[in-house]
Amino acid sequence: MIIHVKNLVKRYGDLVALDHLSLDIKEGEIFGLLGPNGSGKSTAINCILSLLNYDKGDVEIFGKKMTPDAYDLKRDIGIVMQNVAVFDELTVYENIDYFCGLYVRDRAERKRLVEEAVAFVELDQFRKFYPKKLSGGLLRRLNIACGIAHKPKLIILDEPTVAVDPQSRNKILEGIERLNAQGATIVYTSHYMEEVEQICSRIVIMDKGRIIASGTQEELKAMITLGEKITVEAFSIEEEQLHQLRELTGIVSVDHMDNRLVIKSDKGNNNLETVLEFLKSHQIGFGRIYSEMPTLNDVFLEITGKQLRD
Ligand SMILES: Nc1ncnc2c1ncn2[C@@H]1O[C@H](COP(=O)(O)OP(=O)(O)OP(=O)(O)O)[C@@H](O)[C@H]1O
Repeated sequence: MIIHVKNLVKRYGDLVALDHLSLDIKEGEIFGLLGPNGSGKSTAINCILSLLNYDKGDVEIFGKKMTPDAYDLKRDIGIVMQNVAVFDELTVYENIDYFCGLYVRDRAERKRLVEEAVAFVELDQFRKFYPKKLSGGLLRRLNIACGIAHKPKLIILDEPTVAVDPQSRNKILEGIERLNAQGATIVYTSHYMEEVEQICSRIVIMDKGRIIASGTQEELKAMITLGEKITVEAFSIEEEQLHQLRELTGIVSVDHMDNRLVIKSDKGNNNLETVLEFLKSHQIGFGRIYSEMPTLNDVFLEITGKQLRD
């Protein structure tokens, strides 16, 4: 077990930001902490890392109790925080060198590691740039390089792609997968379900400081009744027909808005066929029709009654 968290409670005055949070993160995982803004992800990370005091609970990292002065553990942890934390007066190279130097004293070894980190985040041509000259995406990549240059065994990234362009975002996600392939255990927090779906091997979904579901994507999606979402471009359909459609076996809900019919069905096998047959037999004209599998947003929606993102 790389991280073991038991019954963590954190209060800010009357607000319970973490409500008996328990987590176990295993070696080699890309572990996703998914939840809407304010659900407690950053608070959880900061408490796990002993950057924030908590009211109750236990945190162990690499099998040892985590404390603010557990420097031996910190050597093997890489942290990439939500807010970019680099020095404006240092260049790209100097920033990475500074952070790497907190853990690696040997100069030759450090030079090798910093060069590797510069290449890893593809900032070679920007090595002499000062942070103020970098775009948002490049700055995020520098932030990541500073957190990982010392080759930690555990890397914790708190929303590393917020306000990043799609190209940089993809590079960041690919980079995280490569770090994992090289042996690092990853903890990744996000409110973007697409990112978590793309890279995480196991996921915990949080809401209001509590874990509401956990498992692999497949396990999470198997927890809900929704099996398939069928969207049909349907220009004219009568209320009575919508009613009949709702009554069909396997259909969970039917909504018609802006000439779009959205039909949610259970996990049966022939739902698309059932819908098509209904449309044809009632001579309802339709354009494009497609079916989608549930997303993690659907999981969140079914459990909490609200969207993951507003
Ligand atoms: N220093 C603080 N003082 C008071 N309340 C706080 C403080 N930091 C966070 N909170 C509150 O605690 C709750 C959890 O916040 P937290 O930042 O951990 O959530 P999050 O899931 O990381 O969201 P985000 O993605 O917006 O950072 C929120 O209701 C937030 O307003």
